[in-house]
Amino acid sequence: MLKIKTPKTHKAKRELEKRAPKLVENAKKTLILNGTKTSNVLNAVLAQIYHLRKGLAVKFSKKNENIRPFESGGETSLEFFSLKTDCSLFVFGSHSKKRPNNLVLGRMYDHHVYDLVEVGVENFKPIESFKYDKMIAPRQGSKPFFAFIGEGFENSEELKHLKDVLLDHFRGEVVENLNLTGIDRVYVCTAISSNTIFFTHCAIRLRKSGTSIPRIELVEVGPSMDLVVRRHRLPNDSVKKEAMRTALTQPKKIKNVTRDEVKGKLGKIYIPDQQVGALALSNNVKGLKRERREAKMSKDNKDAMTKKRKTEPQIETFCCSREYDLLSYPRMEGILIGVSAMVMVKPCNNLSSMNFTWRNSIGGMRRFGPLRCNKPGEDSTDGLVKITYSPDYIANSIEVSEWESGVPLDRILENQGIRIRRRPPSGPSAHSVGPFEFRLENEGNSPRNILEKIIWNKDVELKERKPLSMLIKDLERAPPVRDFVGALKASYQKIGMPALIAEVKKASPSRGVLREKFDPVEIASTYEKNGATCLSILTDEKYFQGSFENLELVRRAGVKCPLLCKEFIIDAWQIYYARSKGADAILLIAAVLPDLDIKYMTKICRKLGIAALVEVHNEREMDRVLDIDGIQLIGINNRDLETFEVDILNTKNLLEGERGQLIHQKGITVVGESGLFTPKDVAFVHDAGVKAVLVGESLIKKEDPGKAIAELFGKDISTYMSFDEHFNISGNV
Ligand SMILES: O=P(O)(O)OC[C@@H](O)[C@@H](O)c1c[nH]c2ccccc12
Repeated sequence: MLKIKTPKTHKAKRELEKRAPKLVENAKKTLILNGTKTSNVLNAVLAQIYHLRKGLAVKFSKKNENIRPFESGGETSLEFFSLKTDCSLFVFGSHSKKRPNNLVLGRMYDHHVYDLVEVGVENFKPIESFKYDKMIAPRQGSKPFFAFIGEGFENSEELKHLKDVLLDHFRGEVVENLNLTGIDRVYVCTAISSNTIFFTHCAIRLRKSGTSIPRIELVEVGPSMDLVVRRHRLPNDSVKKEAMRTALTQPKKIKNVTRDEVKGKLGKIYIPDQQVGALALSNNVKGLKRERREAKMSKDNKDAMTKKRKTEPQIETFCCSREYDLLSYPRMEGILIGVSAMVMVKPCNNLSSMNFTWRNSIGGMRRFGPLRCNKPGEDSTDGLVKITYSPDYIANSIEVSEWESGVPLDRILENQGIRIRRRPPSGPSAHSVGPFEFRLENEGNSPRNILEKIIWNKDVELKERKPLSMLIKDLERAPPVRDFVGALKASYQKIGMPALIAEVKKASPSRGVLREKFDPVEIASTYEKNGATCLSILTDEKYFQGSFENLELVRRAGVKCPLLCKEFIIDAWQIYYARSKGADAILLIAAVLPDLDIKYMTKICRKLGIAALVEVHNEREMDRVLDIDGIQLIGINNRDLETFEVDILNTKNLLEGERGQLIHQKGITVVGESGLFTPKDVAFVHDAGVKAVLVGESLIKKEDPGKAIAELFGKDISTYMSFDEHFNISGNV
């Protein structure tokens, strides 16, 4: 190994500097050496190459045993010598039977062999055999011409390579300017065959021509020889790339620095216009007391915060197509649907779509998001309403459905066999004039059944809802979610009978008031004590005399069962609301909601971590729901919500055959709902395949609804259950 030495003397230092890499390298030097065996011809060739390269060559006269180019390990000493002598070219001569008069011409890069061309020398004629003419003796510092004659230098790989190597070997120093009289020699290389060239060295003789341009004559001065390429090795690509890298020859221009005879080196710096009076002092002003400095910093932070808040106004959530008066809502959200350039906005009744201008198409995809609308003229650049996309959206399901499918809602519902109309066909059902409310009843706009009536009423109720932005804040304060489905499954495993979801229900449209003395918390606790796994709390006020307050009360009273919010959900907003009141599960009724709504709403449930009980009543609804991915819980309602007819055979019918198999395969838990009064009924639906039952009337009507559970199941199931133990459900917020 070579040690890296730091020079100790000035001479050594200069020597090392000479060898160090430079922007413009010095002329390449050639190392000339031979192997163990040589021949007279070879000796002469090497001597003459040395002569031609005079000043730029180092010649070793001793035999070198270890040099075998092309062979692995045979190039190490070559590389070592190259480093020692600072030669980047070498000519190695050897002579053997197999390769007589052999020359290997090679180049080094970074003192490692870069490439090799091996030639055999034939028909060698030394300098001495040519006539010596003093007149054409080379001048000091003269530069040679190169003439490569023959197509071989274009076509043959070997000759192309040889040409490259010869140029490097004989070109001498690279200069920027040439004095033409300094060109007095020509190396003429003629391709004789695809691997052989005739190499000769000529002098240029200028003869009188009678004009100002002399006649040029070439006089062979020798040596000359035929070179037959035997082997060659090209550099590998990465080394080649590295070796070919060129540095910028122009040193970087130094800007703004000048030299002055008197003042010496002068520098210029640029300072932009300074308004010294307006400059703010930093918070860390030296000399300011620490307390004052800190007080100043915290004040600045606060200011920045309030400024930020001002730019993010509270936003009213709504959908444009609802009957809101946009002008009375300076800032609102709506739904924006569209294909990049073609964003569609459904405006409010007061404004036509012409009054809108929109920004932010949503990535060329048909997607929806809320809109923020400002009043015309209000911080709007072009005097029109400004609508911007906002990522925290909740969409109204009707508009989403229509926009997504491009089909009016009525048609969507019809296509999916949904008979419930989401809204009266001719505008809102109720009109208000001052304190009075009146309804124009006619065949078209009066509800056809109780379910439709409830749904239309929901639409009216929902107009009173609070903005989503406020609701989202309530969500943070909501009690933690309990695993509704997990509890049902665990319970079924434990008792081997359907898990009970006991319903806290005061009245129903079909049965009227079910229980006069109604204390939701008391009922809920007794249900829990007597073995209910989960509870269902009715929240619809008008038809079931329930409330969200009941849900909240039960949840905060220490009841540990997971809670189902029994509500008629028609808008995603209600799901957020239910969660904010402590719901662990919500009900989605397939008779009311088209597929897209169910998908969208179950997605929201997943986002909130709560369960969705998707309720079906007939085959059509069951098939639709089974087609939707990610459904975990299906309820089969034995009661027809349009006619109130109850038939527990319905559960059996819907679970028979392929449907039952698919449900099993998908790992869906089925809940048997409504009309269950006796242990026989429970056993019947259990046999049909349900793993949970939802029971209201038969329990709530009894004096002691808790005790009624044992009667319904034919045995006391309370002993099986202990929530803390089995479900590891702890705490109650
Ligand atoms: O009264 P029952 O038979 O115990 O039914 C309870 C429950 O199934 C029923 O209240 C119900 C099922 N699906 C609904 C949808 C809305 C309102 C109520 C329900």
